[in-house]
Amino acid sequence: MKTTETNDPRTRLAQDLAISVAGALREDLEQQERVILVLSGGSTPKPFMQALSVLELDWSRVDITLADERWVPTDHDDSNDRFVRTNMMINAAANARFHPLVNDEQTPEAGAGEVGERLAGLAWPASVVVLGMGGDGHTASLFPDSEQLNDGLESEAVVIAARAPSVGQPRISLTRDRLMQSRRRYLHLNGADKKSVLAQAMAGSDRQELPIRAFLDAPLALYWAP
Ligand SMILES: O=C(O)[C@H](O)[C@@H](O)[C@H](O)[C@H](O)COP(=O)(O)O
Repeated sequence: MKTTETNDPRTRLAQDLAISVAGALREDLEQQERVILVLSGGSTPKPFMQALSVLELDWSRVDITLADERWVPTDHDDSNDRFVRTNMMINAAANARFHPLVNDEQTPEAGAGEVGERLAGLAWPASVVVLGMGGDGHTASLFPDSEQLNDGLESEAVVIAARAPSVGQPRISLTRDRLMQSRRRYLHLNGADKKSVLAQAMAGSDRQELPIRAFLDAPLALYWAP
């Protein structure tokens, strides 16, 4: 793929990450009928998703899902479902299958059972999981101030419902156990603030304090730009 020439380090990083992820998907598609790509929401992934969406591979055999979701309607501005459909399920990647983390239940607690059963039927382990990180060291919807954090870190369920005072909406998140059922994990983040939070995470071990630590005891490809 000829990446569009750019001097912006974050755009170049996003393009590099897209090339790496596409290579991983192509590699696994040579070995198995279907592959799973797990993406995070937020704002960082947008240029990465758009760069990945134009790359050529057999997208019809790729199952795309989310590391977490806000339990809002899929046309809501904060919906990761909407974010992925707008930025990822386009161009060549429009042929992939997207598996939402929401359903018609009113709460994630009511909906998590169906979501978990539906996702469990995909071809785990995932080929690729792309994680982000918040300034509080959260990843997916595993938040330091969430009463469900321990469940998210310890449970063998596919997903958990999660709520936290620091976030506006109820969430649903893949558990650490499920996110670790992946051949390759990437952490994609930008900026000096997140770099220092990650450095703090690497210097300690308390996962309750900085949940990203739960992903630092196994290979994790770090994609960071200033
Ligand atoms: O739904 C979400 O918000 C994400 O899955 C979340 O875990 C995200 O990766 C971090 O909050 C970083 O978000 P930014 O990329 O917007 O900083």
